[in-house]
Amino acid sequence: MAAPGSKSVLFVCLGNICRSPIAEAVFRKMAADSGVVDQWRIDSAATSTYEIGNPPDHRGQACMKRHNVPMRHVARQVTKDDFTSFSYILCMDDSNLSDLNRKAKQVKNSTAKIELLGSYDPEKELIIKDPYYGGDEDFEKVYEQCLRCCKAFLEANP
Ligand SMILES: N#Cc1ccccc1-c1cc(NCCCN2CCCCC2)c2ccccc2n1
Repeated sequence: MAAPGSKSVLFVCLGNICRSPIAEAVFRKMAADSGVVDQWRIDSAATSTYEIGNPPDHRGQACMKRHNVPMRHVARQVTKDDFTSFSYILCMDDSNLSDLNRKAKQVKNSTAKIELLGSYDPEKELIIKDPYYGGDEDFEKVYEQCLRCCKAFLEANP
């Protein structure tokens, strides 16, 4: 349970079984290793209904095991409440961004900052591509990008 006056971040991708659970797990481990995880509410969600109720993709689970990052999640779709209860909603590509901005317009008083996670990348790789039709190397790329971006995002929110 996050402490009062805490910070909150929701990671979002198309299906919530590939990119966003990896980002959530990487950020949670980073915050825990920095001793600040109790200050954060951390979650992930999907723009679509494709995979609701499913665990993370097996290729992503294997990637997380290779890097000793715990990952446990059940895919859910983003809700109207998310747009007022999370400070940040960080997504992976332009399709996610336009879907989220459209959904935010249907919420009375959306307050979440909706951004590309890649906008925090020191290597300026803005888009985290969907690895669904890819292979292990594509999940490794997602992991490396999430590592860089989550580190920079955490440092920007001490
Ligand atoms: N769509 C697309 C797409 C386009 C380019 C690259 C990847 C994908 C792609 C496709 C997926 N599921 C297959 C299609 C699902 N059905 C689409 C029609 C409605 C009923 C559901 C994914 C599932 C989970 C996470 C990411 C996914 N990403």
